[in-house]
Amino acid sequence: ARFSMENVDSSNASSVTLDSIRDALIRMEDTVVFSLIERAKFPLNSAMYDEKLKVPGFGGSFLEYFVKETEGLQAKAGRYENPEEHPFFPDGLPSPLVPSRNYPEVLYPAAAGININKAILEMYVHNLLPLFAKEGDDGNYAAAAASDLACLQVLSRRIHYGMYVAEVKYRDAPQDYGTAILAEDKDALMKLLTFEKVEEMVKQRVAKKAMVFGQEVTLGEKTDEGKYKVDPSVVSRLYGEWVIPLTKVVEVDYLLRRLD
Ligand SMILES: C=C(O[C@@H]1C=C(C(=O)O)C=C[C@H]1O)C(=O)O
Repeated sequence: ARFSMENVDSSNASSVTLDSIRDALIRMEDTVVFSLIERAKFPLNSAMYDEKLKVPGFGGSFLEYFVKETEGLQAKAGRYENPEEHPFFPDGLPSPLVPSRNYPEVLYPAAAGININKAILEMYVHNLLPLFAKEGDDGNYAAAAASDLACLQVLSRRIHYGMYVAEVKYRDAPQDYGTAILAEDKDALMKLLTFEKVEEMVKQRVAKKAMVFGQEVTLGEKTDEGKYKVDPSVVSRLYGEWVIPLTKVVEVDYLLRRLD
């Protein structure tokens, strides 16, 4: 069954399984690929990420300003009440103005506070964007920043899902994990939680999604065979070099605190 924590009520939190978590990760791949396709409409617009385009009174880049301010609004609307969501600028975030729903408590509270968005933002701006955004500057900064934010939010959600992955893996084999956790043995934990076959399938599937979602759809003769809006090999590399390794970092960090 397709799984999102949003569809599970708290009495049901133990029905979360590795399969349902994997289904949720597979569905998120669609969002990752679509959001990259949307960002690829704009050129790199490098001024958004460095000192060139400063917002008066704000210390960081234009993108950081855009992300922080948008997160303020979304926090008021309750976005970060959802344990699957993690802000890039958690300091000084406003409180929600609307009542919170009851989210199921799936994660172990002492381990649930992980936030590696700083590393995700770094990776996105410095490693990923230059791989798929074409050179140039069209000055369309607000729209480009909005699509950056869409990419960042889904990548963050996907990577922090590692906590749910780790929780179900721990529940499935508490003895094996327990020994490694108590010994604080990161290598052993990494080995226990790694499924190379699954990782290989993920990388191949996201490349295929980039081909299917990013092809030119025409009614007549196909002219652009083999031309995609985002290079499928870049999407596969994004997963292989950053998304999967960072998800596993989250898994290990979570497990290390799982018995606190
Ligand atoms: C997420 C999982 O854990 C690990 C990380 C993976 C990923 O980030 O896609 C895939 C396989 C595992 O090595 C999983 O087992 O599904």
